[in-house]
Amino acid sequence: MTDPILDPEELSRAKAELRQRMARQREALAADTADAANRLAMHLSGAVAPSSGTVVSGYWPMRDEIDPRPCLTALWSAGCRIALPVVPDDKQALIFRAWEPDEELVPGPYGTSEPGPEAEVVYPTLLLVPLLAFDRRGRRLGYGGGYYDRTLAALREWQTIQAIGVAFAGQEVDAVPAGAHDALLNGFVTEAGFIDISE
Ligand SMILES: Nc1nc2c(c(=O)[nH]1)N(C=O)[C@@H](CNc1ccc(C(=O)N[C@@H](CCC(=O)O)C(=O)O)cc1)CN2
Ligand SMILES: Nc1ncnc2c1ncn2[C@@H]1O[C@H](COP(=O)(O)OP(=O)(O)OP(=O)(O)O)[C@@H](O)[C@H]1O
Repeated sequence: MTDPILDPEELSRAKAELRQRMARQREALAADTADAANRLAMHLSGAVAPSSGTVVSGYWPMRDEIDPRPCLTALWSAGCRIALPVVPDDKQALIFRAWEPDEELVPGPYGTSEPGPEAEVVYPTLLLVPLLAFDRRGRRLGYGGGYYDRTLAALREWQTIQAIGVAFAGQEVDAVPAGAHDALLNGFVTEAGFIDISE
C-alpha cells in the first residue's frame, strides 16, 4: 500500500485535523472504558519482561490519556528503574529523570508534571509513549511538538530501544499521516491487548 505524498502544508493540516478528531474520541473513550489502566498493565506484563535494572520511561497522564501508572508500578516492582520525561528549555529532545512511585513531581510546560532538577538524568531503553492516534504500521500522532520524534531518533543513534505506544484501543486509525521525521514505534499496548509491529 502506498500513501499519497503530502506536501508539508497538507501534512500539517491533515495532522491538525486528526488531532482534533482524536482528542474528542479519546475523551469519549476515557469516559466509557472501565478499568482501562489495570487491563493495560496486564497486557503489558504479558508482552514485555524487561530484566531487572532496565530503565523504562513512562509519562504522567494529562488530559484524557490512558493512565500508565499501574504499568509503571508493576515494572518498578519487577526491578526496573522508572523515568519520566522532562521538556527541556531548548525544545529539542526530551530528557528523562529517574522517578519512584510516590515521589513528588513539579509542574512543567504545557500542563505536564515532571521530576525536579535534583532527580538523576537517565537514558531509557524501553519507552512507554503517550499518543493521540496510532496505526498498524507503527505510526503515532502526538500533540504536535515533535518531541518524541526527536527523542526516539536521538536515542536510536546510539542504542537499540523499544518504543511502545500506550493508548485506548479506540485510538487506532487506518493511517496516521506521516512525514520523514516521524519515528516509528515497535508496538502498542492498549486495554484490549498488545500489538507487535514487525517490519
Ligand atoms: N503525559 C504526557 N507527558 C508528556 C508528553 C505527552 O504527550 N503526554 N509529551 C509529549 O511530547 C511531552 C510534553 N509535550 C507536549 C507538547 C505539546 C503539548 C500541547 O499542549 N500542545 C498544544 C499546542 C501547543 C502550542 O502550540 O502552543 C495542544 O495540544 O493544544 C503538550 C505536551 C512530555 N511529557
Ligand atoms: N527529528 C526531527 N528533527 C527536526 N524536526 C522534527 C523532527 N521530528 C519532528 N520534527 C518537527 O516537529 C514538528 C511536530 O512534529 P509532529 O507533528 O510529528 O509532532 P507529534 O509527533 O504529533 O508530537 P509529539 O512527538 O511532541 O507528541 C514538525 O514541525 C516536525 O517537522
